[in-house]
Amino acid sequence: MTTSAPEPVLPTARVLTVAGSDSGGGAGIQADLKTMLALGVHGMSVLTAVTAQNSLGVQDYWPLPVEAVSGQFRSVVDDIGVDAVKTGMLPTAEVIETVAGLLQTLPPGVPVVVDPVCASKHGDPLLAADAVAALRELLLPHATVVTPNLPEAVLLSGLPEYTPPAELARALAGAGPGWVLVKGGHRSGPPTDLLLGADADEPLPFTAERADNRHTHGTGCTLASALASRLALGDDVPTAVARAKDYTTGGIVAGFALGAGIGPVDHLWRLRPHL
Ligand SMILES: Nc1ncnc2c1ncn2[C@@H]1O[C@H](COP(=O)(O)OP(=O)(O)OP(=O)(O)O)[C@@H](O)[C@H]1O
Ligand SMILES: Cc1ncc(COP(=O)(O)O)c(N)n1
Repeated sequence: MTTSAPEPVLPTARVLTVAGSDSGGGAGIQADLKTMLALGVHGMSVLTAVTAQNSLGVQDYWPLPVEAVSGQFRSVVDDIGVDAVKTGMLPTAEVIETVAGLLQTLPPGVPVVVDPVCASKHGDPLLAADAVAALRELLLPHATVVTPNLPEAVLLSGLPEYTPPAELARALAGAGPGWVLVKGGHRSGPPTDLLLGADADEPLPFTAERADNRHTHGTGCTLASALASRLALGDDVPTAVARAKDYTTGGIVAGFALGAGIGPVDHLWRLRPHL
């Protein structure tokens, strides 16, 4: 039988997220895969932990055994292959060490976006207190881009709480990533993110209007996954950051009230005719 329907266009870019599951569907693996779908790439996942989580906070979480983390990674990378990797919640020093070893086995040139997740939007911890040094020393050197929010940049740099974001970026650039993106969502005023290349002195600002919307669960995961997706599609880092921020801002503006607390960003905002 013949058909006049066009051949399906296969997604050409393969993007892997190594992160935790958010049962509420707003952050973590779930946000990552929705973002990848919305940006037109093929999303794949390595689960590092399972969280019991909703709009009110993280009620509990369970790290997966490191063998499960390695097994998922090998299954995906050895057969399907990857064009970019994003890491999110890596709950323990043992998991961080395992993931750092796995990243070392990637083919040269595969971009890695490290979102150094330490806590949820509600302040509930998602990283063991003794694992910060492992994150800085073992993972940051593998990052093409590391995307801390302000509290994470303070924690990872060891600098005082009110250190200017540009100085935080410079301190983290010394820890080995190619680029540092210090996100400004936790400050009042326009949410300006600062991008600093390892060889540069002055960061590039990326700004947007602050959306007056408290439903911002998953913003960090969404930005990092969009960034990894755009890098997989061939953007350079500043272009990928601009496009990822544009996608994330739209998702925040359209974010909706689910549950009694902080609702999720809307990953499908570009498909809503009224937006
Ligand atoms: N109200 C807002 N309006 C517009 N953009 C925002 C807003 N809040 C955060 N952003 C942007 O969203 C992105 C994620 O930043 P944020 O600092 O919230 O990350 P995060 O802290 O990792 O996320 P989370 O707190 O959910 O873990 C950044 O580009 C930031 O500038
Ligand atoms: C499993 C998991 N991973 C990450 C986050 C942080 O979320 P955000 O994207 O808002 O930074 C989260 N709340 N849960």
